[in-house]
Amino acid sequence: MSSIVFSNEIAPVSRQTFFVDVIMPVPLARLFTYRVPHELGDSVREGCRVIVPFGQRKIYTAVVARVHQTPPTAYQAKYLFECLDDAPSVLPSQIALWEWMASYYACTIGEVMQAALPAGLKISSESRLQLNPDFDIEEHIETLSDKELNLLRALQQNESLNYEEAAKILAVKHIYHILKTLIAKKAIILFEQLKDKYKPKIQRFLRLNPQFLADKEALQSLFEQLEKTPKQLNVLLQFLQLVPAHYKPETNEQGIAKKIFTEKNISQSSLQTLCKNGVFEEFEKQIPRFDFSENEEFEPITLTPLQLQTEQQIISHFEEKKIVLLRGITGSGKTEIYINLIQKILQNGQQVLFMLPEIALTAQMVLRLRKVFGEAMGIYHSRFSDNERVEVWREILSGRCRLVIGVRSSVFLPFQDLGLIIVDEEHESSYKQQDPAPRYHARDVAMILAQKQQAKTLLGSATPSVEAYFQAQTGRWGLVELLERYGDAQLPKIRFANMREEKRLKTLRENFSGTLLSALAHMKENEQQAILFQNRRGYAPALSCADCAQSPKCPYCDVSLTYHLSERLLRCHYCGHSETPPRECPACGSPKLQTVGFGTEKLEEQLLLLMPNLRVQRIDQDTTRQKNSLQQIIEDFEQYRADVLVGTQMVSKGLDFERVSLVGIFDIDRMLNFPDFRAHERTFQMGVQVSGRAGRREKQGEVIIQTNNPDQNTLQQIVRADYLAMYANEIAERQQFGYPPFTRLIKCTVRHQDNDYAAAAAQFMAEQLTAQLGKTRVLGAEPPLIERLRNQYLWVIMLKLEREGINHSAVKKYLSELIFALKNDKRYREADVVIDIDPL
Ligand SMILES: Nc1ncnc2c1ncn2[C@@H]1O[C@H](COP(=O)(O)OP(=O)(O)OP(=O)(O)O)[C@@H](O)[C@H]1O
Ligand SMILES: [Zn+2]
Repeated sequence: MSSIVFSNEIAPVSRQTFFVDVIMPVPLARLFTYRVPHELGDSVREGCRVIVPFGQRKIYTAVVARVHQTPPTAYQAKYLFECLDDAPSVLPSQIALWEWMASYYACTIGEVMQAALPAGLKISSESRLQLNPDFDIEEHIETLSDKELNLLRALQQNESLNYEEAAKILAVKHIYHILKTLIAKKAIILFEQLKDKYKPKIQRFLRLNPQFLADKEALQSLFEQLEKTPKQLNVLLQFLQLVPAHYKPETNEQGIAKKIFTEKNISQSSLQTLCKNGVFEEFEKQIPRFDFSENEEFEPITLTPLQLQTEQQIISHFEEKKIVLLRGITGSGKTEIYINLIQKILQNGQQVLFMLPEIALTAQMVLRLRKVFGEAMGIYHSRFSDNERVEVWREILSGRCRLVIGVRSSVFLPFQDLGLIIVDEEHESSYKQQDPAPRYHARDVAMILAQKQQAKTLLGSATPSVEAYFQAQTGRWGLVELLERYGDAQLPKIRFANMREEKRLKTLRENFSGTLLSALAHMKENEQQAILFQNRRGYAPALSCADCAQSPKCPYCDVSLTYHLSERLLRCHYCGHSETPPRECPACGSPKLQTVGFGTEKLEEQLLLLMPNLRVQRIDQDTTRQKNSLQQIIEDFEQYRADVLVGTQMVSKGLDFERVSLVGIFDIDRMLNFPDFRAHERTFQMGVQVSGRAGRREKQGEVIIQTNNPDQNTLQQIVRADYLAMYANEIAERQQFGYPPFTRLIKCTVRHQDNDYAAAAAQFMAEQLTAQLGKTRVLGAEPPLIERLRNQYLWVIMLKLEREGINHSAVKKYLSELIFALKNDKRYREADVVIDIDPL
């Protein structure tokens, strides 16, 4: 290392050499040590992002966990390349949370970091760059180096470049320092995928045509001219009240947002005429995503006495307890109570995180909150681009933004002074990340985050998870219940369509019961709207041969392929594989291939044929792939441009439509019979939540559930909206069979493309685990319901651990040692092992 000797020779004075231990975005369980170049010595601090070389040719953005002066003994530390931050981007409290997650969820801290940092904060060999649409190259040309300019010119030609392409264009090996300065100059944007492009927020503005401000006479004559049209004159006067252009011309340059102006009580047609005649000019302006000025315009909602009392109960529970569960039935006004609580915390100067499951965070909710909190509220959502997310991150870090509504990944934001976290629809399984690691439950992480910041957590749901209700009922958490709907709204009336009976009486039409069809006709007559729920997308879950009963299967997964009519494709919903449907049965050659079962697409088609006068819209993953299509469909439905909304679980929660008087639920028996200990709980939650979309205003709504077994216990509980009965059943069963909340589960999945190989490795693990933990705590190894996924055979071992009296972290540690042993055993080393803590 001659360079080091060289630098020592120049500076013989006692110059200290710093090292950093960094978190790398790789699934390796340790920190890596790099040497800090002398010129960066002072700037590199804990929480700063640094660019480091890794392996042969890779570079990554890593986060500094520790700065010290001890060189590693096992290897020669490489120099880090660059420090991206002047001030830390990541707080020590965040790193502490990452560490907690890595140990609790048995994954690496690098994996947690990968999930935590928005891609826009990371430069890596995989990054792509794009020109910032707001950056004017010519305007800044003086300040750009030749290399910077070259790269920007290249980006003008190409919509985006990846790191290697950019390096090639500049003919240099590493371009991170160029990227760093260009990012600082806001000239480029980094992102990971093409679809995530950054869109600035644009608004239309109005201003007075400057010609009328040239001198006093000009404005005077405009007034005279408009005297004949008092409405237009009034618009001008109103404008000048808001924008005093006549004595402060600079205010006219700024103009006023057209949206704000038109919300005033002014004549729209007069305004239009004035624009057409050139009195007003319209122009577009990019506006900052955040606006922290006071939002004076909102109309406060007054809580009802019962809601107020509920809020008071929550507050007084918080005096003793860190966590409170609010069970409030659908339409009871939970959201209004949240809003009130949020305001109180914000007035206190603290930060608030309001979490919603992915699908509930719709434009409807955002609009509702915007009305109260204005532009000072950050939104953290997977439908937003990376750069929008980076903006939220930065504003939170600076402390300016104090309220975020977000989905599960918002627990990773750099809060410094949280007062309250609200987890709405606490029972929702989309709070749990399935793949990749960290397989975390955002509700549970939120509670840890709150604890670390001495904040409170409020969990809310109309149908709390059995686990949460147990904690509240046994007094560990506070419990508050709100069991009346707001206003005169009543819970809907729920009826069954007995499918077996209707089949006998021949009143079924396709997949629709006569009961539901006549309710739909009635709904249409009364100019109401309906929501139909079927938790299966596509046209039909399988094709089947009428002669030999074989179904086309996914070549990679042990599942039937779903038929999608509009695309004329068979698709695997697990791995994404698609193929054109065969003309004849691949097994016996018969041409009689029929569809079996039904998805949302088929329901939509049947309904259009059965009741052609209905306007039908569909919401599922297939119709909402584009960024704004979900919002568009919801808006259309809100504006009564459709009568019926057919959809998957995406229609089941959070939506609030005034006209919906009817809800139909299909195929509920399949959900009930799903082989999982949570099947009844989930069916109850779904049934009550979907039903909750009906009759949210004065008139009582109606729900029709199609089933073969109207007497079934859980279905009866749905009809009575009897949460406590469902809970009593479930909790008794969980206790008897040793399921959560009485135990904690750990699911180990062993995967390999050869079934015997996977089975042997899983068997080996199961034996070792049984030897350690005893027979009763280890279930399996056995193949899961779907035995093969993405060309890999799966074997599952489930660990059931009592909550008390067993050292959970010791078990997790043993598990990782066992996996390590497996990886070093030539009989098993090729098997993959996936650990899922608290699986859902
Ligand atoms: N105090 C109030 N004053 C005026 N409107 C209210 C009040 N409380 C609730 N509402 C209205 O009643 C409707 C239902 O309330 P909200 O959406 O808050 O209920 P929720 O408990 O969150 O329901 P869900 O669990 O079904 O999402 C909303 O349209 C809401 O604006
Ligand atoms: Zn597949």
